[in-house]
Amino acid sequence: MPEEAAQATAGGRRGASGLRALLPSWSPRLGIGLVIVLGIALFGIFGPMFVTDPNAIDNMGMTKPSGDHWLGTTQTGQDVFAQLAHGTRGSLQIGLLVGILATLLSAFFGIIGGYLGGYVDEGFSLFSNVMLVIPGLPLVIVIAGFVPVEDRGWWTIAIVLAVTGWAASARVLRAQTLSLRNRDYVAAARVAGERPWRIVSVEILPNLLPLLASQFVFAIIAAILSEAGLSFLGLGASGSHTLGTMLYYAQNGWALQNEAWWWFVPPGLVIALFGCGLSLINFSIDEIINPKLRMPKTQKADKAPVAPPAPVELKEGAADVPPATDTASVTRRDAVLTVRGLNVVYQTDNPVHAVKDVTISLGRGEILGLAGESGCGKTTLAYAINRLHRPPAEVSSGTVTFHDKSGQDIDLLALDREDLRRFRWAKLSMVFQGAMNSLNPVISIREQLEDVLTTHKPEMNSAQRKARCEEVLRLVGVDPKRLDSFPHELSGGMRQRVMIAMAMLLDPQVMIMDEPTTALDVVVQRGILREIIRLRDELGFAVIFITHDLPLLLELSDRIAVMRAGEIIEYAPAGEIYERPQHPYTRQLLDSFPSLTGERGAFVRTGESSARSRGEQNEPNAQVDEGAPR
Ligand SMILES: Nc1ncnc2c1ncn2[C@@H]1O[C@H](COP(=O)(O)OP(=O)(O)OP(=O)(O)O)[C@@H](O)[C@H]1O
Repeated sequence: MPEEAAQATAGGRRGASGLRALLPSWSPRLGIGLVIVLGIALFGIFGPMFVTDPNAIDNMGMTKPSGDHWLGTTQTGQDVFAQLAHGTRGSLQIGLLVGILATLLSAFFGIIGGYLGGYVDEGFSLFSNVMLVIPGLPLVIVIAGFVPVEDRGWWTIAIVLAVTGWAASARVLRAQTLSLRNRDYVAAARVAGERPWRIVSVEILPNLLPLLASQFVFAIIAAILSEAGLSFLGLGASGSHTLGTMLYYAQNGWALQNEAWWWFVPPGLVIALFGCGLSLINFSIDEIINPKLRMPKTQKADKAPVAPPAPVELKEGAADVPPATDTASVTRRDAVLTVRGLNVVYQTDNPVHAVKDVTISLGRGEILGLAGESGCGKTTLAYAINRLHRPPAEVSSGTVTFHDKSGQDIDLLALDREDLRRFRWAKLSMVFQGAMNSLNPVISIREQLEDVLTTHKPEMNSAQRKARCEEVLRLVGVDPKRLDSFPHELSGGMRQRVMIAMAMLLDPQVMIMDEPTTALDVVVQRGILREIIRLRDELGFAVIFITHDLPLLLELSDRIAVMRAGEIIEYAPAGEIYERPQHPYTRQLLDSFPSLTGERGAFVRTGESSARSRGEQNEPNAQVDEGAPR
């Protein structure tokens, strides 16, 4: 995954510890891969020094393995073990040379082209594409066949394989370079006047090293296999010993028909084992490119979960306050969602107990604010409610029940995959953190919205879909004419509104909004928040609104749950939290927002909090965001 490769290793200038991050972490897979590859490599390097002449004729031939000939002899009486040692060396030479040449060629055409752009990129790209569409094996056969037999040494074969094998890697590297060249640190280096070669070698290349290493390994595997294929067809290196030529002679000598397994099995096995070893190493390199692939090393149940990082120090009296309970909410008869005793643990080397025994309930049409410092577990809780958490996150206990308006209770943690797919978005939708970047940049807003309808409501025809998309855009204050726009043609605020519109498309009963306005300026943020309250009032869905901005929640929410180190420590109506915060941490959170008048909370948007619960009138559509129809 190239984009993640860059993110995983991003940061142009690296120290020794940065370079260490480019090395694969130790795993049994890597260990087994290294043992196999090193074993075969040592056999190839040193084996020929200790064996007899592979061409020497020793006996009448086709003798079975014995003390004199560990792997028997060929039809013409040559020692198979000696041939295997020399053949392994020959194949390794070819694999290594092809690996180096193909990687250099792909790096040159991919990285240089991608970085320079313009005509150079177009030319290089065209050339790579042409090389890519020419069918590889026939071209190799033609080129190899064209070279006279006496000139067809192992290095000729290697060059032929390298020339025909670099193009696909070049395309991957080009795409990755195009992405990297727009990163801030590359732009900064450019502005600082660094020369292109330096930017490429210092800023871009280190980020591509894991990818290059992976391509190098893959090129070696492919080369050894292709050489074997060419040799098998009689187009391999002449006068050289490779595993491929061994197979060729075994086939010509009727080894299979004569049941001389010792002739063809060993070279085949070495090829298979070497490919297997390199693939195992490649897996470990993939883990550097994409850290998400790393397997948690400790899945052991006996290892006790560890708490999240220590939260902010509390002032005196913190210990006196009992944890918040949920008695008021669980007895509500109009609940739409009930979470009871939910625990979520990230099963990593040092397990993180990110959500601890959380019990909350969400009333129909209610806006529940979830507040807390960064890292306290808000997002993990939201994901677990919607079953969007992925390993290493695990729900270790607890229940999440959705009370459908039809009267049915749905146990979300028990839904099977298909039911979950149908449930999500239709009944409970989500606006993700950084949602405005969640839109696909190459697909129009219309297609992205219609996709949701096509998936969940296949019975709708295109006119109905269009009408619904226009309707939701209008609801969130974006001109329906924008349907044919692409995301880059919209402002951040408009994109955020589009995401909210998308979450509303199927009329869900609950929307979870994870910091949906954090990246926006306060004016746009304010406009969107007003829209959310207005829409909630009009349409009656419930909202779990997640943010670390407690004053904002006071303004928006009916009730607020304050989270700290994975626990809900206070859970009360917004007004109560504002007037009479019980927990010292909540008081500390409120106090941490500066006052403009000397009174705590004056900075808070007083008078507008929890419009619904206080029965105040909202200013309909008073927002001034650029997304509003004028
Ligand atoms: N993939 C993961 N592996 C291990 N620990 C994780 C992983 N993702 C999150 N955590 C840990 O879980 C805890 C809760 O993280 P979470 O993202 O839920 O916090 P948050 O309150 O949403 O923070 P923010 O407001 O900054 O988004 C943190 O201690 C975090 O380090």
